[in-house]
Amino acid sequence: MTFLSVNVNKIAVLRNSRGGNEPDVVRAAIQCLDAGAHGITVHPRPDARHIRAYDVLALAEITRSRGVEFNLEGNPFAPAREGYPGFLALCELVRPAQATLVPDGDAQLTSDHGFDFVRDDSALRPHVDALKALGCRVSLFADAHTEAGRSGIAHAAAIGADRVELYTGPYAEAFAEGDAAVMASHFAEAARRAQDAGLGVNAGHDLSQENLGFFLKHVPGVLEVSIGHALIGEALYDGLGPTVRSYLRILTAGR
Ligand SMILES: CC(=O)[C@@H](O)[C@H](O)COP(=O)(O)O
Ligand SMILES: NCC(=O)COP(=O)(O)O
Repeated sequence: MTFLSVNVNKIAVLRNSRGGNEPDVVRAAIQCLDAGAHGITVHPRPDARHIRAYDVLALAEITRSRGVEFNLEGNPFAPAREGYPGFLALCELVRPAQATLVPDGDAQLTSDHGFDFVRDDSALRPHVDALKALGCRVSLFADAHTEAGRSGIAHAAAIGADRVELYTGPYAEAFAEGDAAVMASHFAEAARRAQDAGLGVNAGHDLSQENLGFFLKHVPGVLEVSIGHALIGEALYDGLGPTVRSYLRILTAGR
């Protein structure tokens, strides 16, 4: 079965809009785990727009005490600044089970592309080595919607990664336009190439209850999906526990 890691960034967006601690990121994570989620993902950004360093510490403790995966995402090249010690420093502090490297910047509204593994090889290697020395599984954010992304994906293995996370934004867009078949076949090809190179395959970005089943049906062997934006939005209507359980039903059906 594909594992579900719930991304709770958006709980922190709401909290930060007023200050204080409501809604409580840790309480939300606990509800997701109580409902059966396999892990928690956060993507602290250097501008601290949502998840802050103290959230990372608290979520690391909760996930460790529950024996579930903590997936920490971030840009390894972003320099430290006030309130953000840097991605590697955060990983040194909490040693997440999985570190997912994402090439994004402050100016981006959200993550919108993967690495170019051939071009970024020598820059990524020391970060991958350092994270593995900390005991983290390392996953690299990867494009599957472009020919260049698909043809370069196997190179993530040479860099030392354990997994790739397929950037599913373009798939979600194609699905919303009612035209997901060709895009899904691109993702299936990228997954196959990664798996043939010995990499595990994760997926994430803009996955939802609507588009997840089709994705899993067409892209075999996905080990984990990390889902935040849609799931937290859906939970406003249905509650966090029921929403997480709905996702788990989709993942079980796609087994
Ligand atoms: C890597 C990825 O796709 C997610 O982490 C996504 O970037 C969520 O981040 P935001 O919640 O900041 O949009
Ligand atoms: N890695 C993707 C993730 O954590 C969540 O992305 P989204 O569902 O918020 O788009």
